[in-house]
Formats: sequence, C-alpha cells, structure tokens
Amino acid sequence: MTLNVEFNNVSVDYKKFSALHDITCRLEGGKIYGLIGRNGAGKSTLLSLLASYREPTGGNLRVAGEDPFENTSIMAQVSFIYEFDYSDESEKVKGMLEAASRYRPHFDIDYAMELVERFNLPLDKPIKNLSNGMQSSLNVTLGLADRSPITIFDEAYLGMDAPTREIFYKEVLEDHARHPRTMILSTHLVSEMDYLFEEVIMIHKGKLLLHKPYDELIERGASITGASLQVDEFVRNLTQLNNQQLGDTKSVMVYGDLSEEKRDEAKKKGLDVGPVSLQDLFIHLTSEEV
Ligand SMILES: Nc1ncnc2c1ncn2[C@@H]1O[C@H](COP(=O)(O)OP(=O)(O)OP(=O)(O)O)[C@@H](O)[C@H]1O
Repeated sequence: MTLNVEFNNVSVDYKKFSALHDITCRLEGGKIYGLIGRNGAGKSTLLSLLASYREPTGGNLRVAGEDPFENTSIMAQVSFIYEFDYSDESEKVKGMLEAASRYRPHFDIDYAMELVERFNLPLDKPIKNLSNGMQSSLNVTLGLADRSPITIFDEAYLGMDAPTREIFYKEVLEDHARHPRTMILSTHLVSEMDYLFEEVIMIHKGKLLLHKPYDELIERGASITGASLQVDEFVRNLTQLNNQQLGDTKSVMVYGDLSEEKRDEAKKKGLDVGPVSLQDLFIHLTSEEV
C-alpha cells in the first residue's frame, strides 16, 4: 500500500518564532525521499506534523486525503523513528519487538529477527544497557520491520558506526524494492546517503528551497573550469554558487538549466563541464552568501 502526502501552505509557529513558513509540496507514495536542511531549518518540525505529533498553525496537511492529526487510522500507517532516550527502558530487545508485532498492523517479526542478527543485537539485554549505536540499530530495526506505508527516519542512525550504517542503507534499498513504501530519510550525512534518494526535499530557514527528483537536481549543477576570462564570460548569465581561482585557472559552480547547446558551447571554448555532488549543491545553495 502506498499513500500520498500533501503539505498545503503549511506553517508552524512556536509562539512568535516561525519554524516553518508556507510549505507546499506533494510526496507521491512509494518513493524514497531525502530531507535535507541545515541545523534548525525545520526538518524535525516538518516530520513531526506527518507523525501527528502536532498540528500546523497555518495551512493543512493531508495523508491519503485525510488530516493525520489524532487520526488513529492514519497514525497506524506512519512510523516515525528518531533518536530516542532509552535511559529508563528496562524492557529487553525481544520484548520490545514482540510488543511492536502486537500493536503495529504491518510489523513483520521474522524480518525484525533477521535484522537483529544483521545488526548483532542481543535479544536478552535491557535496552537501557545497549550502547548508543546499538540503540540506533534497534530503532532502525523497529522502523524497517514496521513496513508502514510511510516510514520516517529522522537522523535515527547517528550513533551507528560506518559498517553498521552500510547495513542499514542496504536494507533500506532491498526492503523498499520488496515492499515499496514511502520512506523519508532526514540526514546530515548527505554525501554518504545521496544514492538512496529518488527525490530530494531541501528546506532552508523554514522555507521549501526545492523539491526535485535526485537526477534532475544533480543535472542542474555543474562546475565550469578553464581559463579565467573564458569562464567569466561563459557563466555571466548563470546562477553562480561558488568559485575557486588557482593562477589563471578558474572553476565556477553554477546552478540552473544548462542546455545541450550551452554545454556544447563550453566544450568549443575549451572549458571543462564537470558534475557537482548533492552535498556541494546543498552547501552552496544554503550558504549565507547565496
Ligand atoms: N518546542 C519548540 N519551541 C520553540 N522553538 C522550537 C521548538 N522546537 C523547535 N524549535 C525551533 O524551530 C526551528 C526548527 O527546529 P527543527 O528541530 O525542526 O530543525 P531541524 O532542521 O530538525 O534541525 P537539526 O538539523 O539541527 O536537528 C529551530 O530554530 C528550533 O530552535
């Protein structure tokens, strides 16, 4: 089952502070979305709306056409996984997974047990005694095995070491292929996780900066390198995100519609047109100087 999500002119104010402003975007069901933004951009606030933790102060949100707030049938379709404080949790791993399989409608206990093995989690240890990384592995196990039509991972992998994160990424791709559903991955590990994203949502200072398919977004970025004067002339009417100069050689990162003709023109002028990573686009699109 896949569910569509719509944010219609959504705003969230915390007293006088505007955390989200006029967000309009539609998430088609069944895709993997990367949600990126700088610290304090409003990512967790946006996700908490989807998880029914709060209502917008302006606009509205629809999941499968319904308002999710205090809507038990929609809440059962959404998993919200975030860094949770387990310092008082004396339940054991096994007990927590069994409880999830009793209460969550799509939970697959067999898959949860497979993940426990993959992540080397001890079934009989109280959760409060697990290391930080193991608690994160338990969190993502709960999120993956829940198989909810909308699964949100809000920086839930922070304590995990690099090999463990690789296991998680592999499971995201494989289980999403087996059971297509909407997954939203909020992360600061952009260069490490970008290959997972089908679409990218970038928010900046509470506003939607862009929402695009990953491939389309990457195609809009390019680095133009060559002799300074030639590069300057070529990029004059393009949006410039960053430039670097080394002697007479200059490299400028541009963003926008770079047509085939424009790319051919660059080649004819002896300029090199190189790719730009999502991480670089993110850094420079959200830089204070842009
Ligand atoms: N309960 C609250 N009361 C007042 N302000 C809040 C509250 N929760 C969040 N904020 C503010 O709203 C803004 C957005 O916070 P949010 O946690 O959504 O950002 P984020 O993008 O998830 O950040 P990070 O990447 O640092 O986790 C921040 O300026 C934050 O200080």
